[in-house]
Amino acid sequence: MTIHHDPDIWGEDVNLFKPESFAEGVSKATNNNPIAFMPFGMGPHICAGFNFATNEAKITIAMILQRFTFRLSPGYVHSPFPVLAVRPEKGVQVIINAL
Ligand code: HEM
Repeated sequence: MTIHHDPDIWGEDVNLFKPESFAEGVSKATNNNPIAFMPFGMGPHICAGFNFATNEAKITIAMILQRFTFRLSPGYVHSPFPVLAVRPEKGVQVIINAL
């Protein structure tokens, strides 16, 4: 968890949710430290479901985006909270509309 929240690697806005940071690849997102990004662990015990989980996530996201639009509710309060991974302490209220 610590390495995924190091401002020297991810920038001072490390606690913001900015998926666009990865738009130009992991090296760019990590200030040229691509090894710092290891969501599935590494070494002999790297996640056995890495490829399966990645493909499943891509298919799921594509299917959802084909059917709905999303926007943050006006009541959303940004509140990152570290519990093993970072979670939104007050939840994420989203308004979803069918396309
Ligand atoms: C987004 C989804 C997932 C994430 C982020 C994730 C992440 C991780 C992480 C961080 C580890 C520990 C790696 C280490 O100790 O260095 C791990 C281990 C493991 N994961 Fe996943 N995982 C995911 C999905 C899955 C799925 C879908 C499966 C099986 C179908 C799976 C099976 C395993 C197994 C068997 C291990 C233990 C590997 C070992 O100890 O040799 N994971 N995972």
